[in-house]
Parts: sequence; structure tokens; C-alpha cells
Amino acid sequence: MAPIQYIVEGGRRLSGTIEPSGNKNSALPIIAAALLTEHPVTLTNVPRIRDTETLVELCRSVGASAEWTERNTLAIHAREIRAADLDPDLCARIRASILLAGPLLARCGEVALPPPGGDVIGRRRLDTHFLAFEQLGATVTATHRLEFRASRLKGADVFLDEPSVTATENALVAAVAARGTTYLRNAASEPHVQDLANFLVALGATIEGVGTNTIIVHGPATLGGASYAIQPDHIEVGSLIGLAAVTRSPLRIARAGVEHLRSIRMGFERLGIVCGVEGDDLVVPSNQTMKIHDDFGGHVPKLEDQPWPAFPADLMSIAIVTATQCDGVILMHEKMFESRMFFVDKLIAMGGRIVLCDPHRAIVAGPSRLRGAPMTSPDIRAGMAMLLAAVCAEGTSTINNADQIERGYERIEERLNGLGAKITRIPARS
Ligand SMILES: CC(=O)N[C@H]1[C@@H](OP(=O)(O)OP(=O)(O)OC[C@H]2O[C@@H](n3ccc(=O)[nH]c3=O)[C@H](O)[C@@H]2O)O[C@H](CO)[C@@H](O)[C@@H]1O
Ligand SMILES: C=C(OP(=O)(O)O)C(=O)O
Repeated sequence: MAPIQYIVEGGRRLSGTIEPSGNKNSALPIIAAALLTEHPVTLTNVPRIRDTETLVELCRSVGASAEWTERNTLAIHAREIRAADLDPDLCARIRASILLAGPLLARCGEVALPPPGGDVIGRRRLDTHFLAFEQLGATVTATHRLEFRASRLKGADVFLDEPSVTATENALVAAVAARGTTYLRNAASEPHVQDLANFLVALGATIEGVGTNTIIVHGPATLGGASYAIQPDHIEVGSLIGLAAVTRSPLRIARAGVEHLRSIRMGFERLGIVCGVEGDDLVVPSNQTMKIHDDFGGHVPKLEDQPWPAFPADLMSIAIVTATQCDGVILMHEKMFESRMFFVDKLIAMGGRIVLCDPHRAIVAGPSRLRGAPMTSPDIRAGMAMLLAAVCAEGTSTINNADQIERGYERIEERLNGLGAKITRIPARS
């Protein structure tokens, strides 16, 4: 597949209505969890992005049928599956390949997975997955492959060493198949973890505590089939709030899933960007103060990410670009990943006033005028942040490796062009 380049003519005002896609990080565990049942599953509002396409290929490789019956509707039927022949290259393309461990272990009693890939944003531990599987009665051997075996999964009182999102998801799926009651303590509670739990309930599982840090699963469940709609992507909504703000454009984000936007809206409010709510739509007016709120006493404020329900790590890059357009000084503190902030060197080259203090902290002083520049996207969110910077900047920018952006955002250039942006998508010259 040819690498993709975006050419962006910046400095244009946008306007209109845009609807977020289904949540990437919900769709991935839910597609994997569809392998837990031998009955047919229909998923709607599935984002048609590189990550879901890759996971669909992996599901087919273990014997499930998986067909796109409409652009965003996926029919999966895992009547019989085998936990073998997982292509290392496909697994290395996405972090979510690790999510096949739970369902395949439950269905087949053993699974050997090549290591997962995903965004290169710092070290990405798998230890919490191992801890959870071992406590549920599996043996784990991790060498060049990850091997999990359990003749019978047993319910247990599991305390996760950190609220890892994908480890919670793997443990949740395994617990549904385990005999007895499982307590998952210190569990992640992100909207996508809730979406997965709701999907498992739709299949017939009994789960309590959805949305909290203690999830209780009564297993083993007798599972049927289900039709299930993936929830809107709150990270995409946050990205669109940032886009509206940096271009000073009025945008309506339709069917935004406002129940999950509280900490995200609060984060942008600290930057002087206030959104209105109309039903389930989020309305971002163009006349924002864009004035960073100092802490009491005139002290420099900070925006930090943390596990849900706090401000999400996947929006930190977007928030940094947005802050370059706001009046004031703010400390941005990325607590979770140690390589996610390095992309700010590009924003600095474009004219952003940013000091990278260390891998986790950057001070942003704004507002600054950004100039178009050539860039290369290192990961999904930094890539999207670069796209925001390019749309806001004076002049033309090029973004190489835009494939990374398309791992997480569906038809993004087409949809932003529909709002008035000017982005040309071309296979990059080698
Ligand atoms: C496919 C998928 O769903 N990917 C998401 C998932 O990745 P993933 O499940 O890989 O991320 P984890 O939740 O395991 O952890 C992310 C990082 O945060 C660190 N950590 C985690 C919890 C904590 O309390 N303290 C802490 O420092 C971990 O050590 C790790 O370095 O969750 C991440 C954190 O929301 C998101 O960025 C990813 O988009
Ligand atoms: C880090 C991300 O994705 P992944 O975990 O799939 O690499 C992300 O969605 O920002």
C-alpha cells in the first residue's frame, strides 16, 4: 500500500455540521469479543479505518466470517475458530491484536499471539494482561510469542496493578467465560470499556459495575448473538473541538455522545473554549475568548491526562496544538506515555511558542502565528494534531505518513473538506 501524504492549504475558516465516527477503541475490543460467541453478531457504526480493517483480517484468519455488509456495518460469525496462524505482520500493525487473547483463550483453551504493535508513543506494558490472565487460571509464557493456556478459566478476585484499558478488556472477556464470579478491581472505566461491557451484556453476559473501577462478572455466560451499535468516538469529538477552536470556526458536532464529554469539555474550558450542548449535539461557537484560565492567585495552570474519567491521554496532542492559539501560559503534563510529546518540535518549527521541559511536560505560551511546514506524522493523535496545526497555519503544509492518521480517523480529509478545509490526499512520492 502506497504511503499517504496530505497537502494542506491553511488559513481557511470552516463551518457546518460533522458527526463523529464510531469509537475506534470500542470497535476493536468489540470485534475481537465477537469471537467469543458461536452465534452471528452484527455491529453498526463501526469506523472503517485501517485498524478495524486489520483486525477483521485477523478474525478471518482464525476461521470467523467477517463481512462489511454496508460501509460501517460488520457481520461476524465465529461458528468455529482455531487459535492458530496469526500473521505476525498483521498483529504488529495494531495494538488491538492483543485483544484477541481473551476471546481465543476462552474459546480454544490456548492461544499463541505474535507481539502487538500500535502507536509508538512510549513503552507499552503487557504485564497487566499477564497478571489478569494468570489470576483467572491461565498460564502465560511470554517470549518471542505470547502464549496463554487454560483448560478451564476460573472466576477470581483480581486487582489490576494499573487500570490498563486493553488489559481490563481482555480480563472482562475472559471473565465472561470463566466459571464463577470475577471481581476486576482497579479496572479501567473508559467509555470504550463500558461499550465492550454493554456489548457482552447484549450477548447474554451478566456484568455489574459498568463504568466504575470495580467490575463484577458472573460467569460462565451462555452467549447468543446480538446486533450492537458502537458509541461515538469521544476522542474524535475532542479533536473536532480543537479544530473548531484553532480555526475560529463555528462547528456543530452532531450526535456527539455528550454524556462522556465532561472532562474533555472541562479541559478545553481551561483554554478558554466553551461548547454548548443541544440535545446530544455539541455546538462550538466561533467567538471563543481563547484565554487560558490562570489558577487562583494568577498561577500558571496545567492540563494533565489521567485514566478515565479524567482528561484522556489520547487528546493531549490535540490540546497542545489548541493551546498554541490561546492567550496565556499553560503547563501540559502527559503522565501516561513518555514519547507522545516529541512531535512539538514541529509545532515549534511552525512558530509555536513551546518549551519541552522533559518527555512528559511542555509549557505552551500563546497565541502564536503558525506557518505551514513539511511534517511527518509519528502516531495517530500527533498526526491529527499536525493536521489541525496545518489547517490553522498560514500557507501550505505537507503531512507525510498520514496513514497513521487514517489508522484512527475515517475519511478525515473528505469530511474536513466538507467543512471548508483544503486537504489533498495523495500517495506519497518515494
Ligand atoms: C486500543 C486501545 O484501546 N488503545 C488505548 C489504550 O491503550 P493501552 O490499553 O495499551 O494503554 P494502557 O491503559 O495499558 O496504558 C497506557 C499507558 O499509561 C500508563 N498508565 C496507565 C494507567 C495508569 O494509571 N497510569 C499509567 O501511567 C501505562 O503504564 C501505559 O504506559 O489505552 C490508552 C490509555 O488511555 C490509550 O492511549 C490507547 O489509545
Ligand atoms: C494510542 C492509540 O491507539 P493504539 O493503542 O491502538 O496504538 C490511540 O488511539 O491514540
